[in-house]
Amino acid sequence: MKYLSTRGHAARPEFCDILLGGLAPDGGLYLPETYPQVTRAELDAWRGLSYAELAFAILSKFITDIPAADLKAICDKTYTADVYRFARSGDNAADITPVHWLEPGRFGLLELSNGPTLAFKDMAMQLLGNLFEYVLDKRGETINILGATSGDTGSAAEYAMRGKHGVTVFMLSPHGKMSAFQRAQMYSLQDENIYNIAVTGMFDDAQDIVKAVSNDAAFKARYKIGAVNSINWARVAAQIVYYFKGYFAATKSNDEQIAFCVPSGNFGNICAGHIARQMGLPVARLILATNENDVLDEFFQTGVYRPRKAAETHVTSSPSMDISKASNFERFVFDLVGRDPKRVAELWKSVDAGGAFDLSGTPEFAHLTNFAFASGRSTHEDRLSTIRQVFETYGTMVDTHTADGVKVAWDCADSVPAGVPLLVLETALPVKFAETIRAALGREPERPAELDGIESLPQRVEVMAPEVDAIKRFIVGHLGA
Ligand SMILES: Cc1ncc(COP(=O)(O)O)c(C=O)c1O
Ligand SMILES: N[C@@H](CCOP(=O)(O)O)C(=O)O
Repeated sequence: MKYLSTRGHAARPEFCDILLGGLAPDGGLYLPETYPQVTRAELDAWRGLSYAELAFAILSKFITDIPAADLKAICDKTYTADVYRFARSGDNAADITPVHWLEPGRFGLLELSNGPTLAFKDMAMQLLGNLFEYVLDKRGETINILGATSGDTGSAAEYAMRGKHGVTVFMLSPHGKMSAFQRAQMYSLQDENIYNIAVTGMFDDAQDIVKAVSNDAAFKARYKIGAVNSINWARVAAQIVYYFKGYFAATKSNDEQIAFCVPSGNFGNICAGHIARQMGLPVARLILATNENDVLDEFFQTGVYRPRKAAETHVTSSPSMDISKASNFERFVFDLVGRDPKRVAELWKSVDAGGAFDLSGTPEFAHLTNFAFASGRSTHEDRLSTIRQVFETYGTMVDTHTADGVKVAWDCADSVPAGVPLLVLETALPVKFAETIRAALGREPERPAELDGIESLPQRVEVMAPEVDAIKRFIVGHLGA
């Protein structure tokens, strides 16, 4: 399988090169030259596979430069019930992403947050850790990961990469904007290959720095800079798997359809759902949910994509979705405009200059109906009342991001054909956002015993201004330290 850049760079690398490379040299994002199509016979054969088997079946369509036996071993090592061990009692951890039905057969949660850091990022990041180790060992190389987090990618990456030889992680987070639990998960790590940098800005400032460093080809090559954010195709590829798994869990036959509602920020998670649908998964509706940072909802409602400045970005009680410039949206727009890299480059010229674009009234925007999207937004008050309503009605506690998903799923229920099951992707567990759970329910969320007292551990973090050169100097100064 060869990959292309959404902005048209001439090279056609294979998977292992883009795994280590992250962004394309022209600032675009990598996508497969064509989406592999899943036949009905394959869907039939895949129903009933374990998560690791399904991951291997799907990923081998995208990863053709790792021998099959090795890729299978990596999938088997990654997707185990020991790693994804925090399923709700009564749900089967061996399923890795069990469905927790709120209304049996009709409306449920796809549990994606049972991994070591209690957020859906673990689903892809654990695989990335193992892929990096495998490819670097084979090539005798090392990598310095520069990442940005609004709260969950950071801890998932650090837990996946800690202690891995040949890998150093520099993770930028927005100073003072994450929950106490999220800060503790990252900043309490004392591993020598992990550096946490809290930047005095928002997530978008941190992500801009990651892209600026990555776009400096000389610096990137000299210091072997790699990416773990969903700008890295491997993250999106790994996330495709659970859409198939969710479909098989929620339906009885491959003649049925399904709908998903996805709490969204950087558009990485729902982008994987879009690609699963392009591959042939029978998805009737993909519902995108935002919080008050509603740039994406605005696009799906109006055709205008207008990333907000930091001053216009709200700090909310679903902080991991406090994103106003959604990286992966470029991947979707590439498909929307008929995979025309010139058109994408032109649109992102305006975005990268701090502007916006407006597709309303264009044939491209009219084409949106073919992609089965719906969208909505949720606010702090909605989150509190949804957390309460889900707890009182179903006895299930959901986190603030999943609550945004449930609220928008309810709002958009009419867009789902009758009889089609609707799954909300559970993107984090409530304990990560205990402050808001207490405000909604007046009680503490459940906490896995192994994470007791994590907030009281000593923390190690550097606070810095969001300046590209300063971050580069920090990286250079700490390499081989
Ligand atoms: C808990 C949680 N929910 C939802 C999201 C949004 O996912 P995406 O950025 O892939 O749209 C994130 C972060 O990305 C997250 O950490
Ligand atoms: N919500 C994310 C932001 C980064 O998103 P990514 O999927 O591109 O890594 C976070 O929690 O850090």
